[in-house]
Amino acid sequence: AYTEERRVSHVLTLVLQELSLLCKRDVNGVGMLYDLLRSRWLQALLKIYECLQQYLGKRPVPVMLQARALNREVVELLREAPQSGEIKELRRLLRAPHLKALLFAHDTVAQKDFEPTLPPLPDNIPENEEAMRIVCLVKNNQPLGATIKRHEITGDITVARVIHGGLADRSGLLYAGDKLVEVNGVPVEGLEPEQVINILALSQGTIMFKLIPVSDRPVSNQTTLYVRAMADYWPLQDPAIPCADAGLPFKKGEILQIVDQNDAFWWQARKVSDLSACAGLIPSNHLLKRKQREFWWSQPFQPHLCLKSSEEEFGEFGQRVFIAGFRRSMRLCRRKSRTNQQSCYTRCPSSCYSALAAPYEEVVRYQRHPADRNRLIILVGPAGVGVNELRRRLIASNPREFSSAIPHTTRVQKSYEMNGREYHYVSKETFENMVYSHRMLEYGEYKGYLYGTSIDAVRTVLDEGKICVIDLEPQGIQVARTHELKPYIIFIKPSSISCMRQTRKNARIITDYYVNMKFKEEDLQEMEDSAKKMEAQFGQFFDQVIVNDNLQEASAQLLSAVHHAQDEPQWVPAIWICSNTQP
Ligand SMILES: Nc1ncnc2c1ncn2[C@@H]1O[C@H](COP(=O)(O)OP(=O)(O)OP(=O)(O)O)[C@@H](O)[C@H]1O
Repeated sequence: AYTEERRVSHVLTLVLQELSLLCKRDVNGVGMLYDLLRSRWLQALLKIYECLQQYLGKRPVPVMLQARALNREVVELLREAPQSGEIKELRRLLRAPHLKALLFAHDTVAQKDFEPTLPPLPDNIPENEEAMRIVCLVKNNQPLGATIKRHEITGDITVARVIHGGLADRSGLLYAGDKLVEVNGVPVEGLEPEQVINILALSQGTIMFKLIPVSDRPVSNQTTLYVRAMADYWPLQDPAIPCADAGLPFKKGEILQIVDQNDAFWWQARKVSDLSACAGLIPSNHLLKRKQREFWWSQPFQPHLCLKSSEEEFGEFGQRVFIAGFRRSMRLCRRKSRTNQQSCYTRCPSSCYSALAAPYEEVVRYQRHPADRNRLIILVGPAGVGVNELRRRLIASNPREFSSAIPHTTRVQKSYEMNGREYHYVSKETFENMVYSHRMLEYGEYKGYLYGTSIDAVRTVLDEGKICVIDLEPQGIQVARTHELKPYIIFIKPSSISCMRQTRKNARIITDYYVNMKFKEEDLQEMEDSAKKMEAQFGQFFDQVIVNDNLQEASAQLLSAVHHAQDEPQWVPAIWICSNTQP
């Protein structure tokens, strides 16, 4: 009996009463426990639990017959009152296919006629029951969820792996290492794995395995790991995967839950966006890295210019010069150089950069504590897409909440400027010292002067309790991704060229030569191309993508993204949270 006294919420009320007495006595942790037990989500969860408990005791009764009887009565009533709107509506409802399907499903469950009928066990079961196991699985158009292999020495066909959450795994009857003897009555001895797969593929309904269980079943003591994919993976294009259908395709930036790392080459993972799905095979860290390297080296001569060009760009103090820089000035500088020479990533396939990086980055769920500093907001986007316009509007909407970091420059201060307002004006020597001591997020040279955004300038904004919003060349992202700044990176993406032709009619592009120059067709094309390359090369770092089509809408999306970054839990690199050291 589910009495009032035994109800969980009743017990909880009693606990809360006791806790409220302890609260006054300042016992360590009581306040937190009290808040937790009083939280609305817990109360709601308990209500659901209790409702379910009540229903567990009840046995559902089939309702289709009553529904049919009701339908007949309604037909009668309709004959008597053909104009009645309510009766017509009821008749329509009772005939609706979705209601019929619902009632049918209800009755199926009520009559418990969903359990499969298994065939009788064969007579010739060996005497030594321990040695042989008969496993029957009902396969309804779904994959078996296991892969098989042939033992190199003995030639035995064994289960290579059982996919987490798949049919075989849910049955709890098949294990990696089990030796197959028969499948649907066909002996597998001497068969190729492909032939066995064919038998499995052709069988519908029930599959019966006769197998010798593995003697020492591997104990899985693995902890679940979450990673951000830093590369794309398409199992159907991978000839090395043991079973392409069991592969999990993923795109860079997606968060994966790794559930099995037993195999050195093939791990099992799910996407956090779909944790109810069964796991799929993904290349292990080691294997994916190897694949990337092989692919990279297999490219014709031209791709490797990437490494060369970045070397060329090392400046006089041995650090990046052209690959990072103060945005506006650096963009103008690049625009000029682009006409003579393509930039690094236009010459290389997208794999070029990622071949040098780790293919998976371990991540954890992070919720900023309200007392912690705000996360740095970084806007990234192709030149002219509207990064500065959006940033300016955001800051103007609430300058007490949002601010940008004041850049440093070696150029001379103009009469109307104030040190620390437009720029921090420093000597070349001071600037170079800041670069040497890694205090610059990005910097570059324009018309003989150095410009840059320093970590100190960002820190100053954050220390004031504000949200610091900066724009950065994507090459600077890696430098900014630190435990201290915990940046949230928003990619501002152009809309289609046809849309931009409309929306950018009055927009002005920034150039070195003309003030107020209109966007030309090639500017729009360049924006689109550049955005594609940025996504291909740096997409894995983007926490959010905003398409800047309608300016008002994009501004609103930016505002909500910025608040989302500060107030909602996010996936961040594990190293930011688990270690107190940089990065
Ligand atoms: N959604 C939009 N609709 C119409 N005009 C826009 C939109 N977004 C930006 N603009 C206009 O486009 C022009 C370029 O924008 P902005 O200066 O912000 O570009 P940017 O991405 O910062 O590039 P750069 O670094 O080269 O300045 C500006 O005139 C701006 O007002």
